[in-house]
Amino acid sequence: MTPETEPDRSVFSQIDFTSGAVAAVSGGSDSTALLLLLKDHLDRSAPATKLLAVTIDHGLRPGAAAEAQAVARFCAGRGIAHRILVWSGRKPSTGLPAAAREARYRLLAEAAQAEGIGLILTGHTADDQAETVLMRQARSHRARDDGRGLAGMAPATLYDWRIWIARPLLGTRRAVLREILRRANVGWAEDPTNEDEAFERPRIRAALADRNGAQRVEDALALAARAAVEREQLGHRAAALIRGFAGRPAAGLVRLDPGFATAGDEAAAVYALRVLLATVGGVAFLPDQARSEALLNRLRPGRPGTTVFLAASFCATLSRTVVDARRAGIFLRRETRNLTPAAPAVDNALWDGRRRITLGDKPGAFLIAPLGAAGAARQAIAGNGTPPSLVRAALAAEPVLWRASERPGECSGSAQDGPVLPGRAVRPVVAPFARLLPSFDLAPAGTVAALIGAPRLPATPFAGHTAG
Ligand SMILES: Nc1ncnc2c1ncn2[C@@H]1O[C@H](COP(=O)(O)OP(=O)(O)OP(=O)(O)O)[C@@H](O)[C@H]1O
Repeated sequence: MTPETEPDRSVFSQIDFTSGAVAAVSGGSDSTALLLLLKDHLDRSAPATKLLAVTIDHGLRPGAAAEAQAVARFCAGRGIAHRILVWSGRKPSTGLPAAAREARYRLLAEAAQAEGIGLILTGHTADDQAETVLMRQARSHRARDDGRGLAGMAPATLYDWRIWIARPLLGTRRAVLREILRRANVGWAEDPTNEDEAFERPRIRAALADRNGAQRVEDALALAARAAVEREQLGHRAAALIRGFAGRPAAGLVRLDPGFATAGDEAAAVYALRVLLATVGGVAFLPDQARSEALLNRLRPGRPGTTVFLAASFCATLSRTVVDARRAGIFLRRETRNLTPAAPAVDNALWDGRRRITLGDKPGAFLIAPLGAAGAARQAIAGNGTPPSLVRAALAAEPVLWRASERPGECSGSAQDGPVLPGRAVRPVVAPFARLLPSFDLAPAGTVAALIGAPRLPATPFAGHTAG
């Protein structure tokens, strides 16, 4: 696309706006253009849509408050509802950009939820995408990782398993957006940190501004498109393996049929294993690629193709997950080391990275802790062919909720799978995707959710697409 061309207006027509939209508008050129184009699209196609523009004042630059006010004036002039939210939390001395981003998404999601809106739009552009891919390419070479990051930013990301963040301008160059703003006589703010070459992104941005820049951007976008297709395909193959070979014989216990390690292609099996390990262990990131490959190799039967029995039994730990491989199958459970001690249960918080707590109208009145070995020993175990010692080991790491006024022995109920008491629940989450789920990874996320009894994925924001 050349800078003179208009962006493809179908970018908005693909999106389902029935639950309204929050536009994340910093006041820079990209998000101001996003708002202008979005308002134009909605006025023409769905004028009753609830639209809220939100500006986050991170309180990090002297000009930030004035920029937020400028967005407020822009919105007032066009009849768009607008809110400024201030990041008032403690600012860390290291990792400030990441903390600011985390706070920004949290505040945007809270604003959307308060209005009953399930969709946030950001103004990320093709330039942002190219920069992201080039940065990840450099890192990927250094770390020799799995290369999934080369897919760049996803067209949509599910935040907290409940609100979609869509990036409709990901295929549009910044120059196109600026031209639109100039023609519409709309100004924008320049963020000086975008020019500060002490940071990696501005350095890449500056490098892309030279004469070969356009070609390098095109190449990076083409690489991202290919990597996105590969990543989605890998996800589908991993999901098929999980559907075919994984079961959940008891709460907190996943069983893989020994044929898992030889049934599909190696890449899919490694990826499926990594997602399961992170989920069972309650870890937000996937375990190391090389260590996961080595583990998969140990899980392979002695003579490939002739038997589905393991050559030898063994136990290994990766991603806080104990992998117990024996004749009866390959069992994954949360290791009992470093479990969270008893603590007050906080509504909507994640417990041990594995469970989301819902307390309904009674926050503060409950404690939560792992059941523990003694508690697990008292539980009756259904004889479904799974070694009872394994079921008990998994149960010991499962959470139990009890009223603060009771003693643990008198707990209100075990919080293994679903509602414990009306309005209260401790539900499993797919840990590596619980906070951010890029749309590339819908297939494995949805499949693992079904396996462990996590809530279903909400429908994607793209009309006609359903979540995996
Ligand atoms: N202060 C802000 N208020 C509202 N939205 C913002 C703010 N800053 C950024 N955004 C949204 O995020 C988009 C990307 O912004 P930018 O590239 O500056 O941030 P980033 O840190 O790279 O973003 P991300 O963390 O989402 O990758 C903007 O187009 C806008 O939609």
